[in-house]
Amino acid sequence: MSKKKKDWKTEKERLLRLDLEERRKEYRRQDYISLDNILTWREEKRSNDKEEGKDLTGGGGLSEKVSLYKGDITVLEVDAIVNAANSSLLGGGGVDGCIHKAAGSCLYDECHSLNGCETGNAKITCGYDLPARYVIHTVGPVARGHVGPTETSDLTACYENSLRLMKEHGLKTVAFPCISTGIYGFPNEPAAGIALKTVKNWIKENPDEITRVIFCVFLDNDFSIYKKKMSAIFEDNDMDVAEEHQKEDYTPPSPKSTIKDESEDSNRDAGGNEDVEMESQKTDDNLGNEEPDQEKDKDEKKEEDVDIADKDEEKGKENDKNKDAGEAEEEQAPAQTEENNPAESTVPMEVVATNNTGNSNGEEMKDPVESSEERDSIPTDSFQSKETVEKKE
Ligand SMILES: NC(=O)c1ccc[n+]([C@H]2O[C@H](COP(=O)([O-])OP(=O)(O)OC[C@H]3O[C@@H](n4cnc5c(N)ncnc54)[C@H](O)[C@@H]3O)[C@@H](O)[C@H]2O)c1
Repeated sequence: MSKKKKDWKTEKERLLRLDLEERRKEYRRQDYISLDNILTWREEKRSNDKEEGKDLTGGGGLSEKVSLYKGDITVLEVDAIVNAANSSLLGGGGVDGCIHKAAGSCLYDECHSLNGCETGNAKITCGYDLPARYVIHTVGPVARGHVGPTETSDLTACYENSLRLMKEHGLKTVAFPCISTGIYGFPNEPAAGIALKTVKNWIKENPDEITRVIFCVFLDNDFSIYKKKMSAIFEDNDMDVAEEHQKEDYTPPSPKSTIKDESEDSNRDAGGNEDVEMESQKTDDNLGNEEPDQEKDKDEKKEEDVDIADKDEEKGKENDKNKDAGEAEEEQAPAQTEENNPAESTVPMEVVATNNTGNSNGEEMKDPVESSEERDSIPTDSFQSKETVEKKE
């Protein structure tokens, strides 16, 4: 006999009234990581400096308000985790699929009531079975390896709008995944620069509104990118020192700048960089060397997006049907095993997509990206993950 389906509004009201101890009994997973077990960037630096015999400099400032964490965002016990969602807000693959799976079916039901979300914008729901009290859903740009002014401003808006919601709801601790760098194909390096600079500027303008921002990376590549950039951007006494470092942080325009245009300026992104295609992010469509014909490309890209959106729409309709059918079995969700424990494995897109994606309220919300093989590899060693936590304890 399947458990009675919970009404999301009642569940949300009940959960948000509970104190921490009572809420902890409701987490779907008991291997959560509490904030006091996640080092700040400053503590991280100080422990490294001590090891290297360096004297500890400065203090305070922004490096005490940020952390770098490598692992599964769904185990972090913070006020809110940010979900890299699609415009339907009805789940899918990647971190979106993991969050929906870990939060339970009430998350899908509340998202269904939100009528989707535009690129760059953000909406907030309860966290339900997650250790995070809330989930902030934001929709990143579909970059496909190309970073132009639109992609840059849309991704910046994801971080700004998520932080705006934190402030509006009086929330103090938040974890961000690497938005848009998975299936949406935003190059990892510039995405990290946008994330770090946007968060840093926001904290400087709202120093009392936030206690901790955790950059939650999942891949080794992102971990090394963030570590390098954070050393430049979040230094001790970093309120002033890092200004000149910020310039170091900018990714110089790639020699393979894709835009050959008389109005050079129109191709510069918000940070004054030219449109660049990042070498490290060549995708199967082999973005990179050839000098694309901009007009032809734009039309082709439009057609391609329409096709992909149609396919996703089909999938949406199909998934809505499956969703009802799948509900019963969702209630008897299998115990955490290798294949469905997001921390241990990649949840195959198709599996998650049939349970959670769909369109909202009959409007066809189109996700311009066709679901594809999950690209993410699961982190082998965890930085600031369970092992570190146990050591600390
Ligand atoms: N419609 C679908 O069937 C479908 C298919 C694939 C992916 N998606 C998802 O991908 C789209 C968004 O693309 P995106 O590049 O912004 O997101 P993404 O593809 O989830 O990748 C964002 C980042 O999150 C990382 N990540 C994956 N799992 C976790 C985890 N448990 N904890 C922390 N980080 C994690 C991943 O490695 C990457 O660095 C949305 O459509 C979303 O639903 C949907």
